[in-house]
Amino acid sequence: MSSKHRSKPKRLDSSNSKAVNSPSSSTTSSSKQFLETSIDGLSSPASSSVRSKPQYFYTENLSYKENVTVTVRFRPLSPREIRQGEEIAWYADGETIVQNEHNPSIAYAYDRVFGPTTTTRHVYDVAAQHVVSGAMEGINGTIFAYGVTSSGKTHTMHGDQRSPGIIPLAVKDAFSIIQETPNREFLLRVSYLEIYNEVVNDLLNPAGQNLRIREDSQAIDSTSMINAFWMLVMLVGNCTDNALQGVNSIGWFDRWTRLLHDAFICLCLKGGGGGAAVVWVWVWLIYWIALLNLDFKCLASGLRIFTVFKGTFVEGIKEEVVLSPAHALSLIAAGEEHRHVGSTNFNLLSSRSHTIFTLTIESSPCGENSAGEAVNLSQLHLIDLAGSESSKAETVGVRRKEGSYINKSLLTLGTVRP
Ligand SMILES: Nc1ncnc2c1ncn2[C@@H]1O[C@H](COP(=O)(O)OP(=O)(O)OP(=O)(O)O)[C@@H](O)[C@H]1O
Repeated sequence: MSSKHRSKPKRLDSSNSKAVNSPSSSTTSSSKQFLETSIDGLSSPASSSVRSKPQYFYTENLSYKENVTVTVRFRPLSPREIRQGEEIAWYADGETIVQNEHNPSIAYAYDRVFGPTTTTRHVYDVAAQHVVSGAMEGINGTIFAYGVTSSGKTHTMHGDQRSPGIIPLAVKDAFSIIQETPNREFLLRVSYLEIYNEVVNDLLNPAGQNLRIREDSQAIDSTSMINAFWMLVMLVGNCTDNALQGVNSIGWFDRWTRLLHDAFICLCLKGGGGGAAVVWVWVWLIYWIALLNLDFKCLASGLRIFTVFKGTFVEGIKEEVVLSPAHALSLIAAGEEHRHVGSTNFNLLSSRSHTIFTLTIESSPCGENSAGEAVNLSQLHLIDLAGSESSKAETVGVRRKEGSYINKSLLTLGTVRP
């Protein structure tokens, strides 16, 4: 459920699988229910055809050292499904195997499989907590719920008062970790958006509709441009100075750039801002690269180093600083009010959009010896995807249009590679 690299699902002969003995040993498990959550559509049991020989699918190197883990959670049958005489197709066989009810020769292995009696708290502790604590230590993390409509994604990610989901549990955990880490100071910011019919809307700001997605280099702001100017002046000064060294042993350009450099430090100190200090470090670094006679090459490399990398980001999204779990949860609740939800044949409250709740975590050491220590910056993305729907479902009008956008985006997600 956390991401950096995707583990390749692998099909194995039963003799190679560590789960070989499972199918026959516990096929009578009473926890036979619908398949709910998977982040990897490639290995979805629902897409498999019946095979004559036993086939096992598993994720290589099953351990939390993996950058991507896939967890499956089954939900219990709803009273309506029981009334309608729905039948169970897949069930959890042990802690890692999903078994086909009608054809015991088909089974899949995942990092972890949870039966229908498992609580969300337990799912969180086993499958999500390590991603949250990693994010608090500076490692980016993503947890998302993927599955067909009505399989229990929103129940797992958001939950309710009685059974809080992974998002509220993660928020509370983040603040607990802050309390247990007195030697660091933290700043937490949250944003919350939805993708509805391929349009990005800010759930924390009703005016933030149809936002644009941007890449890196657009992120340089005006302050950065001013700083870039200073850097450029110094680089040109040094490069030109190097060129003139042969005819002018005095090195007047060197003196000139040193003067500018001193003036810049004065400006930084006067402003007193941490941002200025960071910029100064960069300028100082580039300055010395220039002094090391890298000539004009340093200009290009200097500019490249200077670029502020924000990755992919949503332009104009509102970010709120949060000071307590209650504050963060109230923002989520307010955002939920704006999310697109609708009734379908399968789910009275079906999510019609994908939502991304992002916790941005900045932390730095505090105390006397902390001056000059690096600031950790990481993001935790908690995502509740809309559910895939069969094109044969009897949906019409708006619901049908939404369904086609949902399916299209989920198919695209399946093609994403790191
Ligand atoms: N583990 C569970 N235990 C009990 N009830 C559950 C569980 N998981 C889901 N449900 C119930 O099943 C119904 C459908 O769940 P949910 O709305 O979370 O599905 P979903 O996958 O988010 O659907 P959609 O993709 O249509 O939004 C809800 O009534 C929910 O309360």
